[in-house]
Amino acid sequence: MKKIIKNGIIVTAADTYKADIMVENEKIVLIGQDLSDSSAEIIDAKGNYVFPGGVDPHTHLEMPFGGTVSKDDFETGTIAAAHGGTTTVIDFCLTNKGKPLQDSIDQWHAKSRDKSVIDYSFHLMISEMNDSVLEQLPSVIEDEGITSFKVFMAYKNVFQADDETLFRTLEEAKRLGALVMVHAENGDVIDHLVKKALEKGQTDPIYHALTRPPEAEGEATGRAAQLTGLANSQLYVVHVSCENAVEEISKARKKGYQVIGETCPQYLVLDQSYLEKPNFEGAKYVWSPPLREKKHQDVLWNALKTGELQTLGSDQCSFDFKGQKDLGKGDFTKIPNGGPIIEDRVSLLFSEGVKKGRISLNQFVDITSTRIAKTFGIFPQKGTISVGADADLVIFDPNVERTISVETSHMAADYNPFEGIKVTGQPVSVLSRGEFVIRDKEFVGKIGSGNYLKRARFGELKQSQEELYQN
Ligand SMILES: NC(=O)NCCC(=O)O
Ligand SMILES: [Zn+2]
Ligand SMILES: [Zn+2]
Repeated sequence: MKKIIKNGIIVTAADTYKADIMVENEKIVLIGQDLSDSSAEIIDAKGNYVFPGGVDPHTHLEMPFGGTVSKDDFETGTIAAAHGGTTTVIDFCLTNKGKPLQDSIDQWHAKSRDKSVIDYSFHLMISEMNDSVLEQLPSVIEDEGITSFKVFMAYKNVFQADDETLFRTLEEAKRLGALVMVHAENGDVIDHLVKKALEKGQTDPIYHALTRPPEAEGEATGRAAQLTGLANSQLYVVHVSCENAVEEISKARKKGYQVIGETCPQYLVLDQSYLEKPNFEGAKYVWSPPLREKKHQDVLWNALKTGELQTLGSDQCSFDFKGQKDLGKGDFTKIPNGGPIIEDRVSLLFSEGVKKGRISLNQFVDITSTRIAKTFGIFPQKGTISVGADADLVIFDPNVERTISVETSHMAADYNPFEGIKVTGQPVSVLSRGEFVIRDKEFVGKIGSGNYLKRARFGELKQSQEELYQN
């Protein structure tokens, strides 16, 4: 059924203006003043902003990790995402050395197909580069529309790839039109520091952070950026947590290397001291890279403001405290890394960023939606409010005040890392391709209604690529 969203203030990455939006057959069909149509359902957005649906470029839903599986799957995870104003997620599909890539992709389709309530896509992990992988990559891009490859530079003996694999992946990505993503930490050095800590009996959660220093992230980020320059390729650095990594990204961009940087809410809002919470509660705050000393937060905020960092991912990878995080009692290396964030990503950036004057309203839309859609080949279908785009819309109350709590969150884990943090602003209603998923803060969507998105090659959407590199 046709819908008209009336009286809202439309905010895109470029503009802020008052207009009505008409939606029909999943798409935005008209934007204008005083729209009317007797056959349309009228939705009053007075007093609210209307944003393009958020795009979360970094999720790990139902992902095996550290002997367990992340708690939120494509059903609970995407319902929570929708509550938080996100209407598209791009999840990381893990692969196994020596096994066909298609097997992993099929496994990820099986996990998501009947569960996701919003549209979704996959990145593909590359753990080795050989003739067999080279043969398989063209069909990954052409048939599956997966145009981003992830290489881990950390997690030694688990996910970590060597520099040859990274470099060859960059070369192939250049040839095929894909974007290479890196988890940039020096896994070898970290492994050595971890062994030394354990030998000394340093087993508490705080040692997770102390054995993964900012230098290890800065070094890996710089190495990946230099290799990108050498291959004349394109790089996206996930979950940037510290000044050391920001400096390397800025340096590379100044040289003209195509390097894009993402940060996450936890690095903007939380700090290393959380890992020292008593009764093993520090385990709730174990991420890799780890939370940093507070001084790094200003650097990250400033980098978002200046465009040195371009996007915000959630790195959603949730585990219960009881039964999952506590696998690491007595040995911090056994704490599964990650946390429940998908629901609070957009609100935290609005509240801590826009409301506190650190970034503009339009930058907020760019960082949580538009720039991500452009980077990953789904713009302008996703990431903006324009005629012809998918009607993925968030009606957002900018003034409501609330306190984040596990009691009111929709993620599956038994805690919320932002518990007790006060935020201003919340999505009221959310539409995915013209249908309500969230209406008046209640989930009204349909399980399995999300579509799988095949994405364009990197740079195929030329105009958006040019914009991408303007700081
Ligand atoms: N980041 C994290 O701690 N967990 C998720 C896996 C990853 O992104 O490295
Ligand atoms: Zn990572
Ligand atoms: Zn991640």
